[in-house]
Amino acid sequence: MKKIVLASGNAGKLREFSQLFAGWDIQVLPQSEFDVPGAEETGLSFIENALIKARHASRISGLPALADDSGLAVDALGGAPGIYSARYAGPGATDAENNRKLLEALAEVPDERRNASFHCALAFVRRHDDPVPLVCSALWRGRILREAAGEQGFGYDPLFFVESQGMTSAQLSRELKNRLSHRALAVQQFEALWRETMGGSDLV
Ligand SMILES: O=c1nc[nH]c2c1ncn2[C@H]1C[C@H](O)[C@@H](COP(=O)(O)OP(=O)(O)OP(=O)(O)O)O1
Ligand SMILES: [Mg+2]
Repeated sequence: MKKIVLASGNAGKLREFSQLFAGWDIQVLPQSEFDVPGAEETGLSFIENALIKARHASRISGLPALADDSGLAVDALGGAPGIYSARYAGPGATDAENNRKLLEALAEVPDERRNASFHCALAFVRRHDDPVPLVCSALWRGRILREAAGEQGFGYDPLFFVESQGMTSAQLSRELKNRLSHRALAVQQFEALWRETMGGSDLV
C-alpha cells in the first residue's frame, strides 16, 4: 500500500485523521515514525503553514506528506487567535491554558457576539519541492461558551458550541464530529482533488 506521512504532532488530529482516512487505500503514517520534528510555522495563513509543514515532513521523510493547519477564529476578537491558536497563551501552551485565555478575552462579550469558526487547511505534496501541491480548506461555525463542557476531542472543543446539535464539539461522538467538522469537510474536498489528480497516476 502507498505510504504518506501525516505532518502533525497533535495526537487529537492524528486520531481524527486515522478515522477520516480509514476507507482509503493508502497508509497514513504520523511524522513521529520518521523522527520529523515540528516545523516552524512562519506563514501568515492556515494554507501557508499547512504547506510549510507538508514540505518539511516530506523533505525529512522522503515520502509524500499531508499537513493540517487549523485553528479557531473568534469574530469579536477580529479573527484571533486564528493561525496562532496553538500558541495563544504562549509558546508550548496547553489546551487548558489556551481555553482559559480565550474565556478571559471574551469575559465581557455578550452571548449574541460570541460567534466563531474553526478553520482547517490541508496541503499535500508528493515531494518537498512539489510545484503542484493539493490544497484545500474548510470552516465550521459555532459559538464560544462561558465554560467548558465535554470530554471528547481536543483543543478548543469544550468551548465550541455547535448550534445544530445543541452541544459542544467535545460532547459530540467521534463519528459525528468527523462528519461535521472543519477537518471532515476539508478531507471531503481533499478526496475530490485526490481523485481528480491522482486517479490512474503513479505519482504516489
Ligand atoms: O478540531 C479541533 N477542535 C479543537 N481545537 C482545534 C481543532 N482543530 C484545531 N484546533 C486548535 C488546536 C490548536 O490550538 C490549533 C491547531 O494548531 P496547529 O498548529 O494546526 O496544530 P498543532 O500545533 O496542535 O499540531 P501540528 O502543527 O503538529 O499539526 O487549533
Ligand atoms: Mg502547530
